[in-house]
Amino acid sequence: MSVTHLKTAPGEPPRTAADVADTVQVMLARLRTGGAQVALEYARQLDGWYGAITVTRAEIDAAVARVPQGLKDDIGWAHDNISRFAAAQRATAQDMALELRPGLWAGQRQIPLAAAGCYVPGGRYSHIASALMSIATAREAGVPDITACSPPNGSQGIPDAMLYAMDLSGATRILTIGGVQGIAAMAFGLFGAPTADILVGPGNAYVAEAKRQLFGPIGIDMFAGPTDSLVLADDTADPETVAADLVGQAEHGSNSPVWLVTTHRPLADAVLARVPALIAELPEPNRAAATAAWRDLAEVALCDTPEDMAQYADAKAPEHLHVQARDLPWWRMRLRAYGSLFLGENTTVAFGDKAAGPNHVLPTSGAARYTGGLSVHKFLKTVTWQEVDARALPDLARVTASLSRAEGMEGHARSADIRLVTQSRTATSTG
Ligand SMILES: NC(=O)c1ccc[n+]([C@@H]2O[C@H](COP(=O)([O-])OP(=O)(O)OC[C@H]3O[C@@H](n4cnc5c(N)ncnc54)[C@H](O)[C@@H]3O)[C@@H](O)[C@H]2O)c1
Ligand SMILES: [Zn+2]
Repeated sequence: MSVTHLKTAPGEPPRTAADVADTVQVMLARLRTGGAQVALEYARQLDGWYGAITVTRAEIDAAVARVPQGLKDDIGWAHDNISRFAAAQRATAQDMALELRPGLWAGQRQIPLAAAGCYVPGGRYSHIASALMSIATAREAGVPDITACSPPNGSQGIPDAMLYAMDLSGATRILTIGGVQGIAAMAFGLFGAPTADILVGPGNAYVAEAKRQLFGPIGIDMFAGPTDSLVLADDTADPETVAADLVGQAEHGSNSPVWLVTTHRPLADAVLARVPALIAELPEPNRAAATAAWRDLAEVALCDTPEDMAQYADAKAPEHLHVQARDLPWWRMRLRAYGSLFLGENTTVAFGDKAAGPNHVLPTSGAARYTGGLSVHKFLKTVTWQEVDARALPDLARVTASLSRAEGMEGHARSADIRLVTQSRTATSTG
């Protein structure tokens, strides 16, 4: 692979700071023993929230009534895409059964988890779309009990539009609580929530670390770090559009890398020249975030061929991968490591972030090498079953006993043998 870096990243790749892990460990230990009392303490201390944690039906209805109809319609439009995409995914997850040998049946079932906990981030921005992505997907998977939690926005609590999105998506209950204490409320079953079987949704480093530490007894969607995006562009790409896309995703935070990979030097030069001006036009605090992200983490790489670009992208395994180049079908089949793929100049990562349909909760920091993003499958257990009758029993018992004895597992061998004895006794007594 031939690559020339026109801009390198002087900053460290983002990773969880040791002090975040320590803070979370102490908080979870206190929350595990102290329960709701400790959660309330943290809500006051960290978010200045003295109100009730559980949002009542009357409060939800009042909030819904305050949301402008136009915004409701738009949230509904996005919700419709996201839930229809999830429903189509659900239809691909099938039960199946087959007769492996005469008298040996085996199958799989898709069983929805009983209780999901959806974290909806709300600190710096009000992530309405995240509510749709997590809750509506759990709903389409068939999860019967869905808790949604989000931090309060000052003394106002969860913003009205967010409550509307949570309610529309099918949350069973909504809790005004964020951060580690929000995750703990769902994990430990506080404030009327059941103990969650899975914790999903993006969040800051504290939220991600809390999920990571709780993983094991409880499932999680993935360990999600800061968002990242890579644009692949050839000479057909428009520098202004590419620059706007890179700046748009750098806005997420000072630790959010953006990368441009191209075969076309003039495009790279034009984008490098244009990005600082576009960042300067952003309002604060978005401008500061994008400035740092661009300065410390952004890379611009020049490749010889599309295949070199594809190899570069596969090695990065970006969360968002956007192709602005000719021959989109080639790229769609060639690229192998990404959370979600955006094909062509007409789409943009922002469409996927908010409204297009595929989930925006995606693997970051290279995790796309081994996993995709949030989907109905994360809320389903693919479990298996087997059943054997007299025709399959002799062979199955013989082979099992043989393998067991070869492994030194005599107890296993005997539980196979006893079935042959029982079978011949049954055959004798009935025959
Ligand atoms: N990848 C995606 O799909 C996606 C989508 C939306 C948002 N996000 C990410 O979600 C994150 C949102 O972060 P946020 O902070 O704005 O909101 P957040 O809701 O994740 O976190 C806010 C909470 O953090 C806790 N907190 C803050 N400082 C703390 C400290 N010092 N000690 C302990 N707890 C503390 C507070 O309790 C607060 O409630 C961003 O990183 C963003 O990139 C990702
Ligand atoms: Zn984004």
